Amino acid sequence: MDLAALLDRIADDVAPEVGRGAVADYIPALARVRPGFGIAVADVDGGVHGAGDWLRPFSVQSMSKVFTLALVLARGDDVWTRVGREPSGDPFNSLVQLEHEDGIPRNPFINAGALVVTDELTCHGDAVGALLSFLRAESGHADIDVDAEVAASEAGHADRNRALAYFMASYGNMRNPVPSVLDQYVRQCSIAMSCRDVARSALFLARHGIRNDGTRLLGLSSAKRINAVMLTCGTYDAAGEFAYRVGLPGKSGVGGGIVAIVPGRCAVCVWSPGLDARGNSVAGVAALDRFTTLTGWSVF
Ligand SMILES: NC(=O)CC[C@H](N)C(=O)O
Repeated sequence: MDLAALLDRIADDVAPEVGRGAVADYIPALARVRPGFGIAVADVDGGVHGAGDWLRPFSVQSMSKVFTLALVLARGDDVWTRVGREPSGDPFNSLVQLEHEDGIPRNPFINAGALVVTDELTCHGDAVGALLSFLRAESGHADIDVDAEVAASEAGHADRNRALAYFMASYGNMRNPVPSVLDQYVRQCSIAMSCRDVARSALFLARHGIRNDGTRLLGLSSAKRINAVMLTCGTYDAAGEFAYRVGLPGKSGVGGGIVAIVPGRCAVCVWSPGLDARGNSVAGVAALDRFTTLTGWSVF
C-alpha cells in the first residue's frame, strides 16, 4: 500500500471538516491556535509517512495520559487499586461519579484518573522529567519540551482539576501534595509535539510493548490492556461512537490531537484543533474514519 499517497488523499478528503468545531477555550492559550490539519503514520518497521501539518508541534494535552499510564505500569505499580477501567459516560472533567465511587476514578483517561496516575508516577520522582525523556528517546527529537505559555495558561484555569484532586485526597487517594501533582499534570498536558513525534512515541503499543530501540517497556498483557482501555475510555463519552466509526484504540486531547493504534502494524496521529462537543477533534475523527475505511485496518 502506498501510505504516502493514501495520507495525501485523506488530507484532501477531510479538508471540508478543517475549521469545523470549536477550539478549547477554557485554556486560553489553546484558543489562539491557528487552524490546520496533520496526519502521520509510523509503522512497526520504522517507516514514517505524513501529510498536511504533520511536522507542526501542537499541545498534546490528554494524549499524554497514555504515556504516563505506560510508565507507571512499566514500574510494576498496581495502579488499578486506585483507578478503575470502565468507561465513564461523562465528560472528561466531570466530578459527579467520584463521590458515589469513594474517590476512585472510573478510568485513567478522564482527568480524575489521570491525576491519580501522575500522582503515582510522582512517587518515583520527577514525573514530567521521566515522561519527557521517554518521548525524546522514542521520537528521536531531543528538543521536545513543555510549552511554558500553555502550561501557565492552564495553571491559571485549573480550578476544576484542583477540585478533583482535593476531592480524591479527601478519600485518601492522593499520595503527594495536591499542588505538586497538579503542577506535574498541567506540565505533562502542555508538552508540544508533532503528529510525527506522537506516532513514533506510541509505537510500543503497536509492537506489544517493545520500544523503538528494541528493548521491552511493557509485557504483552500490559500493552494489550492499555489498548483496551484506550478503545473503551480514550475518547471519553464518545468512545462508543469512536469505536463504531474508527474501530481502533484511540486517545484524544483538547489540543486537537488523537493517537490511534493498529496492533502489530502502526501508530497513527492526527491533529486539527476544532473540537466536537465531547472534546474530540472533528477533522481528526473524520480522518481516522477514512483511514480505517480505506485500509481495512481495524481491531474488528
Ligand atoms: N481532554 C483533555 O485533553 C483535557 C486535558 C486538559 N489539560 C485538562 O485537564 O482539562
